[in-house]
Amino acid sequence: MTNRQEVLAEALDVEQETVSMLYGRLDLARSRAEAALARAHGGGGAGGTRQARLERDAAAGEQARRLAQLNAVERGLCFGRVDDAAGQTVYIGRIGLRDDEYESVLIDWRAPAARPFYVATAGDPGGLVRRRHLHLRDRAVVGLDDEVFDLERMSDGDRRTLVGEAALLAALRRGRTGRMGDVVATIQTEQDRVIRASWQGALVVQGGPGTGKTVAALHRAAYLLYTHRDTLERRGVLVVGPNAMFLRYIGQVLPALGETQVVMSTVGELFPGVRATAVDEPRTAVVKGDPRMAEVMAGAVRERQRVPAGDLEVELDGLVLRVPHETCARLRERARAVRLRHNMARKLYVTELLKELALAEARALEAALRLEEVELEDPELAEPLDLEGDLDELDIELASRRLWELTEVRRAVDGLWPELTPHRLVGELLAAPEALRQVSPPGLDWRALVRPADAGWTVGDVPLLDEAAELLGEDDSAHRAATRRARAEWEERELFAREVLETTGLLEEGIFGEADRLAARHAGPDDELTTADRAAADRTWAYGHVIVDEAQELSPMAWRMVMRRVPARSLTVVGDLAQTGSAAGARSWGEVLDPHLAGRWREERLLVNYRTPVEIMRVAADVLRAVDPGQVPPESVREGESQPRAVRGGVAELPALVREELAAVGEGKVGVITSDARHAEVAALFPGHDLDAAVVALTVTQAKGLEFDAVLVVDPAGILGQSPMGGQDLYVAVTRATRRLTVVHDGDLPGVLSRLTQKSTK
Ligand SMILES: Nc1ncnc2c1ncn2[C@@H]1O[C@H](COP(=O)(O)OP(=O)(O)OP(=O)(O)O)[C@@H](O)[C@H]1O
Repeated sequence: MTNRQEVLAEALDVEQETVSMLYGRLDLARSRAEAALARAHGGGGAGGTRQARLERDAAAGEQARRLAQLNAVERGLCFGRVDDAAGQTVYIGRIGLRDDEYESVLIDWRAPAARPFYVATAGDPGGLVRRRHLHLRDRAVVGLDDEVFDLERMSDGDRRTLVGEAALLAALRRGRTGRMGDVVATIQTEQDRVIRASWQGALVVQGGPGTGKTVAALHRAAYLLYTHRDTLERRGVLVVGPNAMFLRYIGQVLPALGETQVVMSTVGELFPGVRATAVDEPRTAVVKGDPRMAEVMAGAVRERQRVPAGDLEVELDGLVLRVPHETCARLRERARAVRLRHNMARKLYVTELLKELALAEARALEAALRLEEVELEDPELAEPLDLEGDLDELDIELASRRLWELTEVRRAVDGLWPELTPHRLVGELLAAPEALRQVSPPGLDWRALVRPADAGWTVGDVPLLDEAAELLGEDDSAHRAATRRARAEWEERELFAREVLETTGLLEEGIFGEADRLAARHAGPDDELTTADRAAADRTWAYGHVIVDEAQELSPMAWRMVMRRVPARSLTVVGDLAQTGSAAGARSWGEVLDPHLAGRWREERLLVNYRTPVEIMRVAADVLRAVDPGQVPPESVREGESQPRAVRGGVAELPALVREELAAVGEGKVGVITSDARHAEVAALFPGHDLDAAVVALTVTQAKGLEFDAVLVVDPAGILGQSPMGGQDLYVAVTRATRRLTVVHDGDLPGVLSRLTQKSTK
């Protein structure tokens, strides 16, 4: 053994001892949580009231969460150690652990005490003399990396055991798995600032491709849930991402960090009950995302509150009830003046209109009787009639109720002030060019919105549905009444169950939980739901914190929808203005955020690219310069293993090229990123839909936020020309590779890619 190997072996032995002790603590914590869970489920001794049952459920939930957390941290439990100048050593891990004396033996990475591990630099070591990264395989310590900040102050023994290679670079060299991993072991100082920033107000994280915006945002979610557990467990955290593939890609990270209170959603899914994935043509997307669409929607609602051209006439069995035009206009003004939402104000409108119809009925009857009187010449009826004047309040109410049951009356009311769902309002509006023209402010290209009545929902429609729901209001009185009824029934069942148990004598025998369980068998499903489940199903849920990733893609209308979900305006907004692919997306953060935050947001910038090697980034920088000369590309930390290349060829050449890449990346993943026009053809060659497939064919929109060991960009000219944001799309496409990039083109190579060396397959 060389001297160096001996030193390393000795250091590994020392760390192994500590790590084995930590796993021992983890096993103990697990068995304790299991036992506590079993006790909570057993329910013994807690009594049978609803309150007691709820308390036991809460305790069981807490223990189940704890157990899930303990299971999630098995891999890489401890990954760091810091030694300070005072001779203190602290171990950092995915979770905090204590010994029997309640002394801390492992510090949770989110705790303040772990901070020095992330922020110490050679220039500002913050009292540390050494930072050590531990590499574990299963429960064995297989490697160490040391960074020494102050050699002078290290003990001789410690100095002898110094080992090292930058942990970060080792982490970055790992092949990609198709899922994002957590980076708790190698969080960089600038990322740490983002992760631990105060949760109040809005934080914008702007950074180029591969700068770790997504990982920083997800670790921030975990950090906030840890630091503000009470509030965030109740209110939850919402993570908005660009597409389902991306959410699957990052979905692994949070459970691995030990967090389960998070709702993940695309913009197309934020309105409960709708799952839109189709995107509009750029021209349509721009108009749908325009903030003036809020006026359009408000106008569309007003347009459905109508006054008849002349008098309102409702014919009932030959009798015509007539409400004068002016009265109808007055009723509409009165209903609008209460400033309730449309469906709520409708109640008032209907009540008033029914009164008028009741009076109209009396008038019509009277007129009809007069006619008969003249015909019959009945002396009894010589007295002048005043049916309208004779009606008292009760008569009017009874008449109103009777009238409301009649189809003719309902139809008339619906024509003037219909009960509307968001789906109906938006669907009917977009299929009605005349209505659109009427309610659009001057200059808005409303023609771009027109589409057939049976068209499916697009992502751009979802913020309109949300806006509509906001204006229409949901009449939830029936739901609330049902909840009240369900609760009363539950209490009754519980009472019954207890009586049964009492009469059988079981209660005295101490089976307290039985009454609850008997009753609970029929309890409402709501009782079982987690915060995340309840939040996802409720459009009006107010989240404790919202994280928006790839936030540059959101239109102003989409921002309105997101902001409604976070009234406290506690937000993390993560994105890159140079990667905006949606024509309706952001050109500047101020433009999209100021309408909601009035300047109350801070910006952090991430400048180092951890994904793309230098050679590939040079090509990307050329593209960026052409797209937006004002933007500076991030700096890569790694040299690549091969030069990026351009290959002249078409779809027919792809199978061979992909085989070549697969051979080069071994266990790694290959992404084939195509223009929209070529996607179907290419996807037919590589049918793997999932990120677990070795090869996956994607459009640029689908590839947003993802990364692959090797990337083939197919049809660069097509990508450039496919939308007004084609340059940005090409920038996104060429920055997805962690190791190898090949551009495949059948026409001329676009000028922005001229740096790539030419090579012909033919
Ligand atoms: N501190 C770190 N330690 C290890 N790996 C890191 C670190 N920071 C980032 N990475 C890795 O770099 C890659 C890029 O990170 P991420 O996807 O978060 O970047 P991004 O800024 O969101 O990129 P894009 O804008 O292109 O979507 C990921 O593989 C991530 O795991």
